[in-house]
Amino acid sequence: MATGGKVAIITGGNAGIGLTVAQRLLTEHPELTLCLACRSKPRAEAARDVLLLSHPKASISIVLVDTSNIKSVYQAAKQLKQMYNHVDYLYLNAGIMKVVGVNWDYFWKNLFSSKFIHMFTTGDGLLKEKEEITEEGLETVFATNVFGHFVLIKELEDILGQNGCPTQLIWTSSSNAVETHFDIDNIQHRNKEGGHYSSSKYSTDVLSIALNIQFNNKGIYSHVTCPGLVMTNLTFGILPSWFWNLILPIFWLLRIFVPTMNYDTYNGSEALVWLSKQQPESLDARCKYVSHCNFWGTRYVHQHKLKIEDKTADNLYQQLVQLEQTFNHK
Ligand SMILES: NC(=O)C1=CN([C@@H]2O[C@H](COP(=O)(O)OP(=O)(O)OC[C@H]3O[C@@H](n4cnc5c(N)ncnc54)[C@H](OP(=O)(O)O)[C@@H]3O)[C@@H](O)[C@H]2O)C=CC1
Ligand SMILES: CC(C)CCC[C@@H](C)[C@H]1CC[C@H]2C3=C(CC[C@]12C)[C@@]1(C)CCC(=O)[C@@H](C)[C@@H]1CC3
Repeated sequence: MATGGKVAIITGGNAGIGLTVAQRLLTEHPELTLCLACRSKPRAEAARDVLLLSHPKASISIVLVDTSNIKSVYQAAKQLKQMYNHVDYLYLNAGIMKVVGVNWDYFWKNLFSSKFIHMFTTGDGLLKEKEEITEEGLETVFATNVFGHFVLIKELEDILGQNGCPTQLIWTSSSNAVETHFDIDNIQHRNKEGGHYSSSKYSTDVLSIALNIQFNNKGIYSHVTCPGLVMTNLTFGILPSWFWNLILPIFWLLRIFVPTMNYDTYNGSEALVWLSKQQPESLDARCKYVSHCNFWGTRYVHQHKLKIEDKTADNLYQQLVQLEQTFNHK
C-alpha cells in the first residue's frame, strides 16, 4: 500500500514501546513524517538520534508535552496545528504507573490456583500503588494516561480526519484495565488505596468507544491496544531490571499459557504497528487489539471484545468535556 506523506505523532515516543513503534513505523511507511511528543527535550533528542541511525533520511520533529500538565498540552497542540494540516496516526501512548510494591502474599496464594492466568495476564491485585495530585489539582495517573490525551485530541480536532484522509487514534491501553477498579462517579480514582493505573486504562477503553461514537462520521477512528507485559522503564519501576533478566526463561515457559508475556518492545508493539496497516473503517471499534507472542516466538494480534455500554462511554465523555472546560476558562 502506498503510504506517501503520512504523518504520525507519538506521545511518549522517546522510550519503551513508543520508541519501538516509531522505529517500526519508519520501516513500514518509508515516506512517514514523524513527531515525537515528549516531556523531556534531551531524552527526545537522544531518541531522534537513535531513529536517525537506522533511518538517516527520516523526517523527525520533536514537540514538548507533559500530558499530566494541561497547560503544556494546550501549548503542544497549538504548535502541532502550526506544523501539520492533517494527522494520519495519533498514538496516545505516554503512560505511568505509581507502584510502591508487589503484593507477594497475593502472588503466592494464587500461583497454583485457577486465578493463575488472570493474575499473569492482568497483574490484577498484585501491585500496590500510591496516589499523587498534580499542581493543577488532578490525580496524576489519570491526568497523564487519560485526561492529557483527551485534551490533546480535542485541541487537534480541526486537523484530524481532514480532506478525506482518516485519522487513527491508537491508544496504548492494557489488560490491567479491569472494570472493578473503575467508578463512573469517581473517574479520577481519588482517595483510593490502589487501582489507579487500572482505572486509567479502563477509562481509556471506555473513552475510545465514546470517541468512535462522536467522531467516526468526521473520519476519526479510535482503537485501543494492549502490548502485554513488556520490559520497559515502567516495569523496571516495579521490580529491578536484574530480576526481570533473571526470570527471562520463566517468561518463555509462561507463554505456553499466557501469550501476552511479550517481554520485549518489538513483540509488545505488534498490535500498535499492525493497526497502522489496516483500513480504520474496517476495524471493530469495540475490540481491544492485543499483541501476542507464542512459545515459538511467532507474533500475532489477538482481538478481544470490549463489553462497554454506550451510556457509560457517553457519561465519561461528558464528564471529560466538563472537566476540560474548567481548564479552558482559566
Ligand atoms: N510495559 C508494559 O508492560 C506495559 C505498558 N503499557 C503502556 O504502554 C505505554 C508506554 O509505556 P512503556 O513503554 O511500557 O513505559 P516507558 O516508561 O518506557 O515509556 C513511557 C513513555 O511515556 C512518557 N511519559 C510518561 N509520563 C509522561 C508525561 N507526563 N508527559 C509526556 N510523556 C510522558 C515517558 O517519558 P520519559 O521517558 O520522559 O519518562 C516515556 O516516553 C504506557 O501507556 C503504559 O501504560 C501497557 C501495558 C503493559
Ligand atoms: C514472573 C515473576 C516470577 C513474578 C512477577 C510478578 C508480578 C510483578 C508481575 C506478574 C504479572 C505482571 C504484570 C504487570 C506488572 C508486573 C506483574 C504484576 C502489568 C500490570 C504491568 C503493566 C500492564 O499494563 C499490564 C498489562 C501488566 C500485566 C502483568
